[in-house]
Amino acid sequence: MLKSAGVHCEGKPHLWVSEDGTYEEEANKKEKSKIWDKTRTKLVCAVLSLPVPPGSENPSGKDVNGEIRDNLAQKSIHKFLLVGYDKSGTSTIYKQAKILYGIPFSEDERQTIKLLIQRKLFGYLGILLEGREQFEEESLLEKRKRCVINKSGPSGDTIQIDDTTIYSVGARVRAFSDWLLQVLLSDNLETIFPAATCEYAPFIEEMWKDTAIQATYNRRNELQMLPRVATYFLDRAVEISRTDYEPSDMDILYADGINSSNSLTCVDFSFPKSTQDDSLRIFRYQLIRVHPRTLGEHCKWLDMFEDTDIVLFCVALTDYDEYSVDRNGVLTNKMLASKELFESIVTHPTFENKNFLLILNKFDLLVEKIKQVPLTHCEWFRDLKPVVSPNCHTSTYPSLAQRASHYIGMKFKELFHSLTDNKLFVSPVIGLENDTVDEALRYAREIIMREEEEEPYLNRELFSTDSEASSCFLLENDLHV
Ligand SMILES: Nc1nc2c(ncn2[C@@H]2O[C@H](COP(=O)(O)OP(=O)(O)OP(=O)(O)O)[C@@H](O)[C@H]2O)c(=O)[nH]1
Ligand SMILES: [Mg+2]
Repeated sequence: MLKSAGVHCEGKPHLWVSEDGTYEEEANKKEKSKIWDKTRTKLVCAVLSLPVPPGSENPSGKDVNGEIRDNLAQKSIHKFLLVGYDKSGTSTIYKQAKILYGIPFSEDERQTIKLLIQRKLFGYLGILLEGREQFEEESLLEKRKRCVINKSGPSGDTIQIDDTTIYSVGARVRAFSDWLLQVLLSDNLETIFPAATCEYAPFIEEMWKDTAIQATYNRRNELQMLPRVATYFLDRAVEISRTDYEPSDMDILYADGINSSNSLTCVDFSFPKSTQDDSLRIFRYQLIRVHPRTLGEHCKWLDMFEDTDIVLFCVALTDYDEYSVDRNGVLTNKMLASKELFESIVTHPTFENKNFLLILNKFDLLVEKIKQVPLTHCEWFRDLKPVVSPNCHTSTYPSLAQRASHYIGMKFKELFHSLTDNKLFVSPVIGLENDTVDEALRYAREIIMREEEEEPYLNRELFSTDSEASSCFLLENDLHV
């Protein structure tokens, strides 16, 4: 072993190696140098990601940054593992990274996403058509009520009720609507694709022009089943439903998913050159996005990601009042489910002492939600104290959403600290906005670099794990906390 570290062992000398890596010959008791000082050791440790004892990074005080940078450059690739609970936004962040760092989507990915978008479009149209039926019924009922009131008036004449409303459609649109709703009801949407696009694209065009459909679309905010992102695609329903439709990068970003099976995806990239980080641009990174289902029960497949440099754990900030059915059929608060997944990954033996960056995603949606639903809706957040500050109305005072995001980050930090004794890094993100994703990924890089160089890179750390701080904290306008 000493030989491989570059120590001269001719004549089979008896060498003693101590904990800190210094070695000496038994016979002359003269301390030689540390094995950690040997270039070969440094190189092997960097390439194989082997742990190096603390304090050995700067034994001589010489140009350590340059040397470590060399070692880092030798290490082929730095790995970011991106994982989060269902719908937390991991695939959006993954796609955003590809767009940001100029990694084109392959023909296969484009084709898969095109079908995904078209299939979703039919789903959104189905929700719209269902809404149309409901609005038509309500409208008719209203009309009849008015007629009854009129009939009971003094004249007593019989009035012919006209059964049409602005939500009524002609026979062709009705037939298409009945067919689509039937397909959706029997969960057969998958089976009719991709043939459906060829056959039904002309119907979509006709239907989209229909005034009843447009009247329904104008009331889309009342359709709870219609996801927000639907508007983005429905606005271009005719173009998207055509067979020759080619999704743009933005369409791909907004599409729900990357591949049909939601399996593991990974991309190699490097950060584009910028004035501040000129020397870092040579490094290669790999972003691996994995869905928790792929990790199996109790995250048993996490072993496969042993060489991860940093885990990016993604949490949807809006999950605190949302529910999903877990694998045992029990309705669970999604924030608690996210917390549970976080605990499983953090405490997994393979990930002991790994760097973790918490990505607090969907900040834009939190801004709206927090005005309607308090964080205390989630039982984990019941200890949140109301904010009392004389400066609450000044423009520098953090918004409700910033404070809420900060509080959630702090809860995760406390949890992480209690489980590992280590510090959790946090970065709020809006997955659909590229600059925040870029910032988060660069932050992840800094954390790895800091780890290697032990430099005070992260002095913008503003979080306090002090629970007092939870009731009233200051945040910079900058989203990084
Ligand atoms: N408004 C808004 N929507 C977002 C944001 N991040 C993700 N979304 C949307 O949230 C939905 C879920 O995001 P995904 O990226 O598919 O989430 P996921 O982690 O891949 O979840 P799975 O689909 O379970 O694999 C998609 O419709 C996204 O467009 C965000 O920051 N803001
Ligand atoms: Mg997804």
